[in-house]
Amino acid sequence: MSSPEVVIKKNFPSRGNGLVVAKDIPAYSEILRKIPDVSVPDSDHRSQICANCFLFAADTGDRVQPGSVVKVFSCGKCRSTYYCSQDCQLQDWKAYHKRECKILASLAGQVPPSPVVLLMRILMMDGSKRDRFYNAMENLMSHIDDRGKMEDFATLVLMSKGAKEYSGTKLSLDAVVGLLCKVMTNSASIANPSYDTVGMMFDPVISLINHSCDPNAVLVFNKNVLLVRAVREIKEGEEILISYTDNTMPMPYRKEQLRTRYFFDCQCSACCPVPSGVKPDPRNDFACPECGTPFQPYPMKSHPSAQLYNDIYECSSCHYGFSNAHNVVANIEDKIARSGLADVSRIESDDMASGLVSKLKQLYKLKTIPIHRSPFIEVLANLIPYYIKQQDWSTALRLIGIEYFLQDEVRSWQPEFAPIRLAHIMRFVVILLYLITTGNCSKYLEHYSIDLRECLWGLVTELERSIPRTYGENSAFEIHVREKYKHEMLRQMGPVLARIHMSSTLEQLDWYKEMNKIKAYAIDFLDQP
Ligand SMILES: C[S@@+](CC[C@H](N)C(=O)[O-])C[C@H]1O[C@@H](n2cnc3c(N)ncnc32)[C@H](O)[C@@H]1O
Repeated sequence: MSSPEVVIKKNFPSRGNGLVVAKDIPAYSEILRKIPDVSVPDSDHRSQICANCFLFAADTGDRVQPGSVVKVFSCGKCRSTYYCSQDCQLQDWKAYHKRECKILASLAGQVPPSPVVLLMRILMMDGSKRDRFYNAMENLMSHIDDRGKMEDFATLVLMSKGAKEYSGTKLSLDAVVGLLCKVMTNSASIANPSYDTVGMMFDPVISLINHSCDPNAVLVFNKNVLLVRAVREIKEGEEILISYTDNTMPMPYRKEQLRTRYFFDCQCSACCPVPSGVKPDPRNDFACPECGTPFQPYPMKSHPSAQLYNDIYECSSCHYGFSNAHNVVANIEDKIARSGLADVSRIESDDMASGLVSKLKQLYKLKTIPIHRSPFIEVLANLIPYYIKQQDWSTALRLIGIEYFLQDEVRSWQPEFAPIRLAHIMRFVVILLYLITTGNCSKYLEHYSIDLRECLWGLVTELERSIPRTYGENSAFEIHVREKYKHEMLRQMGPVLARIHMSSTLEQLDWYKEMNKIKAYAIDFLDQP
């Protein structure tokens, strides 16, 4: 552990071991930093990122990895592992690759799934390192009994057989299955600042951190260095809690994911009844189909408002009566499924994209499902890169505006410096800079008379203020924004800067006036037929 004095392992009867802090940790500061013990690139991204430092090779509009304008080259032998420099190649060779290279070469490009490659790296560690590692893994949860009851257990056994055979380990198949179950329970995704998942990591210390849907800490990566950072003040003796799921989702979805992937029933503060007088959690809102007033259809049985569960629910504003809140939710979810929004992970044609846009508009007009929750979040997350790729800048800008103003801002349980919010702002910045440079899109924007340069200035300032709190000072992300975007922006915006005092804070600038015009541009789009 890099800072043994900062965190202490503690056993909690309800959730096993966890990590508590040994001193007060101020909000937005670093708790731990560590290069994870074992990490591998995602199978889909192997040829795009450096397997040692995780720099991303692509730097296109929709996928911006700050500090990433790098070229990667493949290992000359296996041809399936990529590096950004000879230094990185040498480091990875010594740490892991020399033992796996021949195996990957023999597979001629058919690289096994990342959990298998990660497990092989563990099984093929050198003697004493391996013993120490097995020791550290000893008490981690595997949930092997729960996994044994799952439909896909046969796949896990098959993956374990692969890892056993390729690595040549003398461990029994049962022991390898046990290790794979530990890897599945305790590994975490590696995400770059664009919030693309680019790899998978396993580290026996970091994996002690338990879950909350209302976390006090977040994991972020500065290249290949994992940072555990406080998203609010954590008092001495308090447990560090991160979110294992997309915690912008409503409670039932989160609970389902936690049950099926991590085998526990979440009882965190965000999953418990809201005491009266406390602002309800906006993640769980639906809206009255008559007047649009939000209501929460997911009370716990023990909650005083449990009558929502079985009884008639009356809208507090227009008094529209629902026969049964459960049915209302079921109907809405059925509507989502039938409207074709259920699976939006791959948008393959203009027809599919425009179909999704029109469903999105329909659902927006229904007002039953607020735009800051599922399925809008996934729909936008998939439509935006599609329109960027198609170079349809006006639609891309409008969708980005919807994400920035109608989703992120309402998702108020997320701190303003949440990594996903920064990824969205970054994308906004890239698009605005492109539009300013090329003049594209101006005919659409004329009517709104938006000063894109002022918007850009405000967004970059917002980014500059938030990155040090999220990723830390002098992180690769911060340096990239400062050196590339700020520099480029200053070049583009000379005349505007003459009007804007460099020292002004965001609050003093009236950039938000201009931003509100983009908001109107986005909302008009949703209102169009
Ligand atoms: C990555 S491990 C965390 C460390 C784990 N507590 C241990 O002792 O090894 C994930 C597992 O911890 C347990 N866990 C984590 N957060 C929890 C929570 N909020 N409530 C109950 N169990 C939790 C679950 O069993 C989950 O599968």
